[in-house]
Amino acid sequence: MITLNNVSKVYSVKSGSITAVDDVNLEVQKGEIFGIIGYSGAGKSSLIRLLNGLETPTSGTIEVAGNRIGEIKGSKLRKARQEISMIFQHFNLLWSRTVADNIAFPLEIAGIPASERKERVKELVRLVGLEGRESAYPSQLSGGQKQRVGIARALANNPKVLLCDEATSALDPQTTDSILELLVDINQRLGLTIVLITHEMHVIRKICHKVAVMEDGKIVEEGEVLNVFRKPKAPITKRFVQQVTEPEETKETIAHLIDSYPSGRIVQLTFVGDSTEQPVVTSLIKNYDVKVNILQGKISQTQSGAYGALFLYIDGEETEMDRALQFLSDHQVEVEVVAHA
Ligand SMILES: Nc1ncnc2c1ncn2[C@@H]1O[C@H](COP(=O)(O)OP(=O)(O)OP(=O)(O)O)[C@@H](O)[C@H]1O
Repeated sequence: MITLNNVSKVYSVKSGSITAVDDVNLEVQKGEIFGIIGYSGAGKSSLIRLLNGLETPTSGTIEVAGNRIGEIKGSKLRKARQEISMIFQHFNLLWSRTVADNIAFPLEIAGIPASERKERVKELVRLVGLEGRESAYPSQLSGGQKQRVGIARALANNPKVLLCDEATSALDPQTTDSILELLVDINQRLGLTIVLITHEMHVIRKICHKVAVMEDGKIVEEGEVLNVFRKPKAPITKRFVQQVTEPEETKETIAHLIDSYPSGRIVQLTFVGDSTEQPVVTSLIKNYDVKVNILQGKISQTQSGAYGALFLYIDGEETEMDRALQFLSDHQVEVEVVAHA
């Protein structure tokens, strides 16, 4: 659905030039929820603006829903933009128009007759759960409701791709979750391809199938969300993954517990997908001559299954501990010894 080949975007500024997007290659499949995560200044906004033709690439090619973005102009670009819709952090609603008229706006531009527009607006209002609020003005709505209007408006002309620019960053955690659930619902119901940019790993964990991590204009890591969670490679990815699994200090604090034991090891186990459902710790205790003490554990859900981290204290003969840890690795559990007495 989306293909980027060697795409760069260089801005000319007084002091020289800034490479905001640096030789990016990317492939997004139809029906996928694809997240791009990075800190401020990584180049996410520039990248997303390239996808809907608001910026043209300095080099490279971009294809979205069969359109060669960056090469088409005028009416062709306007037509392509109907297939590539966008929602924004600050909603970008028309404040003097009601909910219904905001949603109808792109239909008016597309020249849809009034009676058809009315029907379509009704459908969209239902889809995003805004029944009863059709005549309200944006200033009378909560943040979550405003974003629902933004989503309905973005879906009005049946786009093939929905781009989300930090769509939940201005919302509180509970409202964020309800908007993310709405995006998943739309993705499943309409088969819509969604590309979102964010600086919050929570958003990636909650709804994305795939993730790309951006730093200094480059994609430094990419893959299925669960795989990236299981084995983050780049240091920046590790920091993002820690945002949702354990605070950075947890490992250190737990490692210190080893001081209270005369022997043994503290290990961190990382479970992904099916391995979270297997009783591996029970098997470990039953089949190996080791003592096990559970120190801390946490399981989070992602779109493609569960992800969990468990800290254990384990003690016994060195060779028996090695065998026990090998057993865990053989059952698709990542094992890291964080402290050794
Ligand atoms: N129109 C522009 N002209 C000049 N420089 C720009 C322009 N747009 C972005 N930049 C620069 O390009 C780099 C990447 O910015 P971009 O906004 O794409 O990053 P971002 O990851 O979206 O960050 P943020 O979340 O803060 O917007 C930054 O150094 C920024 O200052």
